[in-house]
Order: sequence, then structure tokens, then C-alpha cells
Amino acid sequence: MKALKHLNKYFFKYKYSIIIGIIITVISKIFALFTPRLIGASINVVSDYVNGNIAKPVFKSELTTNVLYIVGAAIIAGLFTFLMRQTIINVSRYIEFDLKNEIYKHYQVLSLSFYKANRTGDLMNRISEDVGKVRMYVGPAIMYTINTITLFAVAVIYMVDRSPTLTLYTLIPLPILSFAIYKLSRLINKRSTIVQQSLSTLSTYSQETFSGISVIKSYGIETRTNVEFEHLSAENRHKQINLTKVQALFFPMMILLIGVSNLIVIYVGGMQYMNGQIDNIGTIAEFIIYVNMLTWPVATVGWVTSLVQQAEASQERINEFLNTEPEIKNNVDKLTPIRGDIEFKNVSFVYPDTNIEALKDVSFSLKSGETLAILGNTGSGKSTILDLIGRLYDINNGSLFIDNTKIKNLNLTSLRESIGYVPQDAFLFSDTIKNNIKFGKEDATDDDVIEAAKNAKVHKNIIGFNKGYDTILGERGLTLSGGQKQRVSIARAIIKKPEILLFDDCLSAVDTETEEKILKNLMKLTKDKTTIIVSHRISSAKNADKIIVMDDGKIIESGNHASLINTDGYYKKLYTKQLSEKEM
Ligand SMILES: Nc1ncnc2c1ncn2[C@@H]1O[C@H](COP(=O)(O)OP(=O)(O)OP(=O)(O)O)[C@@H](O)[C@H]1O
Repeated sequence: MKALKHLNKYFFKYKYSIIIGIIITVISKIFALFTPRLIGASINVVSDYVNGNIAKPVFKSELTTNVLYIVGAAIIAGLFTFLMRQTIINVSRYIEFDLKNEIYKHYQVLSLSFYKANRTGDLMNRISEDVGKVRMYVGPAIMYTINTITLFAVAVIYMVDRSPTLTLYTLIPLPILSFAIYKLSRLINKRSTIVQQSLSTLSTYSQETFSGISVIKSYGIETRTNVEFEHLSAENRHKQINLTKVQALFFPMMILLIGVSNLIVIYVGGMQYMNGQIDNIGTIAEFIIYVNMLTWPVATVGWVTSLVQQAEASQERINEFLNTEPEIKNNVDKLTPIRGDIEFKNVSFVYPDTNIEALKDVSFSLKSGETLAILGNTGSGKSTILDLIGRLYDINNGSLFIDNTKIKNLNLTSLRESIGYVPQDAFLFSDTIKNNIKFGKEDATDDDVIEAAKNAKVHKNIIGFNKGYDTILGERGLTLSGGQKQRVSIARAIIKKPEILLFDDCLSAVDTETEEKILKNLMKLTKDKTTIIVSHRISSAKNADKIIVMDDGKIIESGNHASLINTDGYYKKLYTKQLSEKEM
């Protein structure tokens, strides 16, 4: 129960609703337990009349009164049972909502390395399935426990009052029932988990094949994927059947144990009535109803125990994430406006998850308003430089200054708000094109959006779509070409008018002519902004104030276009190659 302590703050938050829920539960059970007493009394009235102990008018009036009481008690019990669910189950839904928000909020502050170390499916499971299991503890488990305790306490008092010996015999099979249900519930849960895992494998497989359907079709491997799906599906069927087998045992087992209890009541009660230990035949009927009323709550003891165990395991998994501290923390509370000077001083960086040394002793500096182009082979560390400027990771060695202040001593929100970043793989949300561009600046007007799109040279493409800027992108919307995506992504960055603009090879899918036009616009827009352009093309780099060439994490060349084309090396070679390609 240690992990579940995390929920105490929520119980405290909703304490009044929970207390009201408990009171309502107790009232509903007290009224529900009037029924057996009234039925017992009614049978006694019938018995007295048959034996000639009471006259017909008395018999009629007593029976009518009892029936009215039974109906009244049932209505009140029903009403309170409804209210019981409305309070306690509602509280569980509120706590589920709060817990989901708490987890989601925490996910948002966790660093990229956390997302690298954990699979998306796992993150989703903890916020949905695990929270669902915890809710079963907060709601049904607590409700049924209060229910059982109240029902048991009241019923046993009534029963002992009627016949202590018969009470004892009636209660004997109940712990056996509870234990059997507990064992069965555990088995059901174990098999359900196996079924869930196999279902998630099946859906992951299907999802992947649907996403990669064009590859599957172009390689003509539909039959292979069909066979694989059938195989996974057959495995799932086998696991589902295994689960159904144990689930099918649940009700027969309950019916068997209720039957045994009823037999005991009839046999022992009958003997006692014949021996004169019980005065009234109605007591036996009363006890049979008690047995039937108590069976389900007793069975729930076993069920609830396994619910609590599952909730504990789920909360433990949730706590593991909630207790994970973000690696990148904001160390400064007050906002620190950014001008845009950047300086790397002997910076080295090792990716924590792969131990790859992506940057080795890198030094360069850039004044606010200057443009830097970074070139180099793939995997040479270009994107890593951009990630470090956005403080997506913290450096291991050396110093990284922004505006002559160590990056760790800047307010994280100020830093990130002052950066417009266009990643290598442009990611667009399933939303309208307009909202995807406005993502960079929520309060942007339609004119701002159009201006940004024009500068990114994507406006003409957008107005060519039927719904223009309101065209929905994503799975159920329009698919943009690689180059269009990159340009929408550029529009998103420039609409923000940030102090620092980072372009990570974001013109690679654009033809050189459009690239030229975009670069011209960017030069105008970023005149007084610090700009870093990562590229494999000389055309993107040639106008930059500074150019560095990376290889295996190190800077191997630096200068500007004029100086580098006069130095034998990577840049000159690339320049000559791309020049001859252009001429061809
Ligand atoms: N998130 C990451 N986790 C672990 N290692 C990484 C991560 N990102 C990059 N690396 C590794 O760090 C090295 C530098 O990668 P980086 O992405 O900075 O290169 P790049 O020069 O931008 O390459 P490209 O031109 O292909 O984009 C590579 O060896 C890469 O495998």
C-alpha cells in the first residue's frame, strides 16, 4: 500500500464528498436490510393465520402493512444506492482526471533523454491503463468495501438477534467463497494482462503496417504481412480463450457456494425449528435472504483485494515516472531577455543514452545579428550544436554562453521563447495549416500567417488547396510534400520573430531555385537576428558571416565563403563539386 499513499492528497481534496458517500452507503444498506426482516415477519403472519392464531382482518392488514414497508424500504434503498454511486464513483472519476493531468504535466517538464529512454507506448499506458486501474481502487474498491462492512455489520446484528447458532452455520461458507473469488480474480487479472499485451502487439503491428503501407505495396509483401498478422491474431485468440475459461468459472462458483449456504440454512434452520430452538418458520426465509444478500459483498472482498493489488502495482509504475526529475531544470526564476550572442568555448558533449561523443572541444562565437552556417558529413555533430543552444541537453565539458551568461544561468522559458527552431524532420500537427504556422505565436493575426508563409515561399502552394489556410493536415487530412512541410515549418519559426533562428538542414527537400528565394527573404528577415543554418549545400552557406565545417564532432575548417574557397579542404571540394553539378 506504500505506492498508493500518493493518492492520499486527492482523498483529502475530496474528503467531504467521500464522507457524504460513506454516510449514503450506510443508509442504503440499512434500508436494504429491512427487506429480509419484513419478509420473515410476513411469512410468520401467514403461518399464524394458517394455524388459526390470528383473524382474517388482522392477517390482511398486517400483510398489507408489511408489503408497503418492503416496497418503501426497497425504494429508499434503491435511491440511496443510486446516490452512493453518484458520490463515490464520481469522486473516483475526479481523482482519475487529476492524476492524468498530474502525469501529463510532469511528462511535459521531463527532458528529451527521458523520452529517449522510454517507449511512447509505455508513456501512454501509464497515463491511461495504469490510471484506470488506480481508479478502480479509488472508486469501486472503496465503495464495495464500505458496502460490505456496513451490510455485514448490520446483517450479523439482525441475524444473531434471531438465532446465533444459525448465524454461525450461515457464515461458515462465506470466507471460503471470498478466498476462492480472490484466487480466481488473480488468475483472471493475470490472463487479462497477457491478453492486453498480445492486443497491444497486434495493434502496434497493424498500425505500423498501415503507416508503412506504401512500402509494403511497392515491395509487394502484402502476403507476408497477412501471414504475420494471422499468426499474431491466432496467438491472441488462444490467449483470449484461456481467459474466457477462467472467467466462465466465476459465476458457477458463486452459484455453487450460494447453493451450499442455502442448503445449510434450510437443513440447520429446519432442524432447529423442529427442535423448537427457532420460534418462527419466517426466520428460515429471513436467513435465506441474508445469505443471498451477503454473498456478493463477501465475494467482492476477494475481488477488491486483487483490485487493490493491481492498483498498487499500477501506482508504483506511475510513481516511478512522477519521481523522475527533469534533467534540464530552470535555475533562474526571473525572466532573462535574450539578445542573441552565442559562444561555444571548448564544448564537448556525450549523449547519455548512447555514450556517443558528438562534440569534441568545439569553440566558436557569434554576435547578435550574425549568421553562421554549419556544414559537414552526416553524424558530424551539426544538429547537436543546435540542440545545445536550445538547452535540450546540458553540455558535459567546456562552457556555452548566451549573451555572455552561462546558458544554465538563464531562465529556461526566456531562452526557449527567444529561439525559432526548424528541425530536420519537420513535424506538423493534425490541424489546419494556419494553426500549424500559428503554433509559433498564438496571437498572430491572419495577415501575420500569410506574411510568414510568403517569406517561406509556401503561400502559393497553400492558396492552391481547396480550403487554403484552413486545410487540415495529418492522418485524415492532406499530406504535404517534403519541401512543403519544410517551408510550413520555416513559416512557423519566422512568425515568432525570435532573437535566435536555428535552421537544421531545412531546405534539403526544396529545389535550389526556391532555396535561393527563401534564403533571400530570410536574409532580410534575419538581418538583426542571430541565425544558424545547418546545411549540406554551399548555396545555403555562402552568404553567412561565418562558416564552420564539422567532422566527427570537431571543427575542421572555419572562416567565410571567400576564405574557405581559397583553402584546400572539405568546403572547397564541396563547392567545386556542387558548382560542376549546377553547370551540368
Ligand atoms: N538523441 C541522440 N541520442 C544519442 N545519440 C545521438 C542523438 N542524436 C545524435 N546522436 C549521435 O550523435 C552524433 C552526431 O549527431 P548529429 O545529429 O548532431 O549529426 P549531424 O551532423 O546533424 O548529422 P546529419 O547531417 O545526418 O543530420 C551521431 O553519431 C549520432 O548518432
